[in-house]
Amino acid sequence: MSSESPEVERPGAELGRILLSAEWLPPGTRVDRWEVVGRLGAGGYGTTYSVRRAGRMRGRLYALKLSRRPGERWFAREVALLARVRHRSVVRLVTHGAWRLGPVEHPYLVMEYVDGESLYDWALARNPTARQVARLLVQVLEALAAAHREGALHRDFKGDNVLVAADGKVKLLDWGAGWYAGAPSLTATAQLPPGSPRYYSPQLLRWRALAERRPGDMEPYRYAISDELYAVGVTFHHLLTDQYPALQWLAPQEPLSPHGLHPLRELNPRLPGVLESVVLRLLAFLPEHRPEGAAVLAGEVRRALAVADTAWDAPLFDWRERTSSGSRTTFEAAEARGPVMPGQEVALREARARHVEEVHRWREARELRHRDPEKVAAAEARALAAVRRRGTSGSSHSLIRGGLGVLLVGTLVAGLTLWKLWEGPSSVRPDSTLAPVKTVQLMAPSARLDQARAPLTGTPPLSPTQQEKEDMSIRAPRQTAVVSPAGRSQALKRCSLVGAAALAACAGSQVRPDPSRCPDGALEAMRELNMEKGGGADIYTDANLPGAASKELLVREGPIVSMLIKRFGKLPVGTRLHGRLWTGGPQVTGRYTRAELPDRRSYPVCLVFGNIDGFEWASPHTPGAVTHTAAFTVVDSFP
Ligand SMILES: Nc1ncnc2c1ncn2[C@@H]1O[C@H](COP(=O)(O)OP(=O)(O)OP(=O)(O)O)[C@@H](O)[C@H]1O
Repeated sequence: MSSESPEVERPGAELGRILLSAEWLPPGTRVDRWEVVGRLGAGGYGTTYSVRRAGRMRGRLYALKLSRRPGERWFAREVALLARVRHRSVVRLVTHGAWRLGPVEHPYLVMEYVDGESLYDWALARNPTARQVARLLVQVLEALAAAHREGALHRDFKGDNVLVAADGKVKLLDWGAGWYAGAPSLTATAQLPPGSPRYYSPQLLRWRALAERRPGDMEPYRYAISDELYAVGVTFHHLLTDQYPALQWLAPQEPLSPHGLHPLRELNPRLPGVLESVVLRLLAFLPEHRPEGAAVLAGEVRRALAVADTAWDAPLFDWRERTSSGSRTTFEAAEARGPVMPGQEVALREARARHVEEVHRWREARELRHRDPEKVAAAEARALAAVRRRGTSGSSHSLIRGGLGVLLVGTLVAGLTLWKLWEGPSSVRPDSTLAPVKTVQLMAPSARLDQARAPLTGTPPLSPTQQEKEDMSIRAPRQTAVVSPAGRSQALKRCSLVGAAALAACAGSQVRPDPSRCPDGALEAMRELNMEKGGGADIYTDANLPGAASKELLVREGPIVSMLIKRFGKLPVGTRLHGRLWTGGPQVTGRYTRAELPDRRSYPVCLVFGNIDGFEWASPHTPGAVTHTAAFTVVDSFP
């Protein structure tokens, strides 16, 4: 329990006095005219809560950051910068003040609440396309350009400090380490540069190494726009390749090469050349080789986006097959350890940092290069749960967790427990119309066309939407109804011909789902999109594995995302079809219930994979074998 957790009286509480800590305020606590809804998390110098204006149970959410200590200079710096840098991609400052908790005055600031996830979480929870990432890059660069125009620097740019909202808009947070002309110094010596070493430019790394060797001798580092742009390069290198770039300690050996890094396209061949060159320029070893400024580069990326072809709409990563978790790289062997010669400490530290860096890169290459659908689904579920928790029950989880720390103090245990009882179930709990819940609902295709036509504001989930689940749910097998005896015996014969794994698939898989009617909303949407019954077009069976019609692909039962490779009606090339496959019969049966255009608009549809009868196995002895390129057919009811 913190020493600055005085006893305060909870307004209106009749159960006596409870102890509060600025780091764990329970829901319902009033901080001036703000009422705590939940705890969002804690950082280096404060704790952030979701709050509402007191007395407005259904009011809008805000984020309130409460300083741990009074007179925190980083805190004042954040307020000053947020007041200076007003931009749509910079989190908006609403107000600031100081709140008295016992004898201590805690500074606080209130910002707009961003219903989103960090840039890295956003990327991990989906398999983004180059276009999506480039759009985020433009927004981030424009936010930084706005700061630079005001003579300000963020100085701690990284994916964790960028929130991506459900509508794809980004907000740059955490300006506490920032700088502006005339700002008072943050630390007594101002020696250590701010930010995280992984994002340090080569110049900053070098400065730090020298400063450690000659403490007190060095002028403070003059962090510049070029350092900020380097940090953007590190962040986007990671987003586009799933790996951080190597720390650049030494100038590149090739005199003409501006950096000593691997071409990004060796790490991810799906990356468009233009984006690769943008990131490599951001990561140039010498500051003068980096782009001139954030605004100029934002314009450049915008122009590239305007003429980008469909390669920019393919997911950036493969879906990974499960591999043995037992494999290890030799890089995971021992770290550099042992006695150190006097004077060699810094060198050893650098060697270790390099080594750790290398290990990280190998681990990431091995684990993340190919996305694992299970991990991605788990990350998405976590993200959704976190978003829900923020507004609703999570606050009480946080409270419980916080309470655990405070349990040591018996008074609080009793106080909180009694308070909970007193509070009753309907107290400050937020209403069910909270934005996070809305986000989830928005992802579901709507039944009416006017809704169906409206752009969806969230990146569509990788898992099927509720309606898709309902449309696709596998009901009790009805083989006799849909497979003729001849067909069934043929299927059984096939099953008996193949190996053990396939036999298991034959035994366990659903042949095909029940017939079901196409929802009115989908029929109407398809009319609007000029998609006539019986019509169809070519698709990549698996949007993540484009390939020729002659090449075989083994599909499994479950969700599938295919991609249009020819325009059809008003659906452009690159439209993604979300659906499900069944592989248990003599043919693969597939149903698509949602079409997602490259511009992220989404429509309910009723399409089948192949034709009405499904898609015959491409190879007679391989259940689930189809071709990389196939086709779909428009239906008005699923057969
Ligand atoms: N305006 C906001 N809207 C929604 N969530 C926010 C907002 N500001 C911060 N958060 C979230 O609150 C949590 C805590 O943020 P905070 O800035 O206090 O610490 P941090 O960013 O985790 O750490 P540090 O500040 O040391 O880098 C983070 O998960 C952050 O994403």
